[in-house]
Amino acid sequence: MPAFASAAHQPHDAQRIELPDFDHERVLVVTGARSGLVIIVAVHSTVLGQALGGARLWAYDDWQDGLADALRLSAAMTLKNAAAGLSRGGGKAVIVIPRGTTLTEEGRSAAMLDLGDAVESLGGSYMTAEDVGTSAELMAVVALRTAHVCGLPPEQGGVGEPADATAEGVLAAIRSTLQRLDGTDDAEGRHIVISGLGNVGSRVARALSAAGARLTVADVNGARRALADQLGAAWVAPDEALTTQADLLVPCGLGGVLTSATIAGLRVKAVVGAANNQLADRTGARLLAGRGILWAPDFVVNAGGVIYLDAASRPDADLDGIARRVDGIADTVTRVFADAEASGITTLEAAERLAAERLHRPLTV
Ligand SMILES: NC(=O)c1ccc[n+]([C@@H]2O[C@H](COP(=O)([O-])OP(=O)(O)OC[C@H]3O[C@@H](n4cnc5c(N)ncnc54)[C@H](O)[C@@H]3O)[C@@H](O)[C@H]2O)c1
Repeated sequence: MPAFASAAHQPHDAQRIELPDFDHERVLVVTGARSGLVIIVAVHSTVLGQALGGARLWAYDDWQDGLADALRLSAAMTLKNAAAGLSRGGGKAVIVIPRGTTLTEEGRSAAMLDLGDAVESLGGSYMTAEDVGTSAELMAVVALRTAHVCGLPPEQGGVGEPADATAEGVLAAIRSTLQRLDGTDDAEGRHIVISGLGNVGSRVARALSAAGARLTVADVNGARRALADQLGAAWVAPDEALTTQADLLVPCGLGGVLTSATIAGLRVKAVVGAANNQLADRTGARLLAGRGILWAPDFVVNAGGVIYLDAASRPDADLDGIARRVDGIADTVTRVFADAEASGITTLEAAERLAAERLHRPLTV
């Protein structure tokens, strides 16, 4: 008897769920035979090649919230992979943990085996990888059921987790943003707020601290305060991070952080960070521009991980070449800023246009 089946199918409040537009090639929703958890695999596009995107293991009030997340995140992966110049489409997997449930080690492994079966059933249209709540070690469990998985631990013949490359890409984007703001990309003496000190945020924080930036940091997990103390960074509550006066806000937690209310309260010159889907909705891009706050689109900024996973998983992997491509995120961000200004459009529209050029789709702007 699956352990979580009844909890995963709680009745939902139809008012609460906002499903994004559906223009996906294929979406699979299954109840895992071993775990009883709802597993969603959204293949948004394979126009440029096999869809690539991580698998998120996260708590939701309702499985349909997980579905909404998978639909949004997979569409963002199409844009990300296209804008990064990869021959990859966009996809994402979400494994729904019913809120309030604690997953045991066995439950986690069962969920990964179920995910492997779901991915395998798609016949190679989607390749999975780690994301929030999963890890390189868990990808090795997925690999017991499908070959369409990357980012296994190096000791198991994999390329490891992508957080180093993601953080390098975020740092490259921060340099471009500082350059655009003040004509120099030097972080020394800049006041930078980082919200979320996980795999990516902690790496970005260490690097910016080493570069002489003044840091204010926040995380919903109080245990992360130890890193703040170690780096001599000011520690604030997550809400306060969004109203702190500084040069940059670097969101490295979860998505949806930029709502009309939080945008109204921002006191920074620019927002540039790793978190996926930072805008609660796309009107946020215009609100940010209206307030004179420069926003570096998340799917351009955080592409370092997927660039690494795509290139490092190939037999002819060239690590120097990968590092150069990750560093190239700086040029892409610079181009997005310039295109937005030249065309009088938002940075979101400019980044989408860049991706659309590769996807050969009609331009959205
Ligand atoms: N890991 C990667 O290579 C990668 C690649 C691309 C995008 N991203 C995105 O970057 C973000 C961070 O990824 P990660 O791998 O570091 O995840 P992670 O789970 O290791 O870290 C996220 C951190 O954010 C904190 N957090 C969650 N909600 C928060 C909030 N409201 N305010 C402040 N802190 C909050 C968590 O406690 C955690 O410490 C995610 O949105 C992820 O999707 C990550």
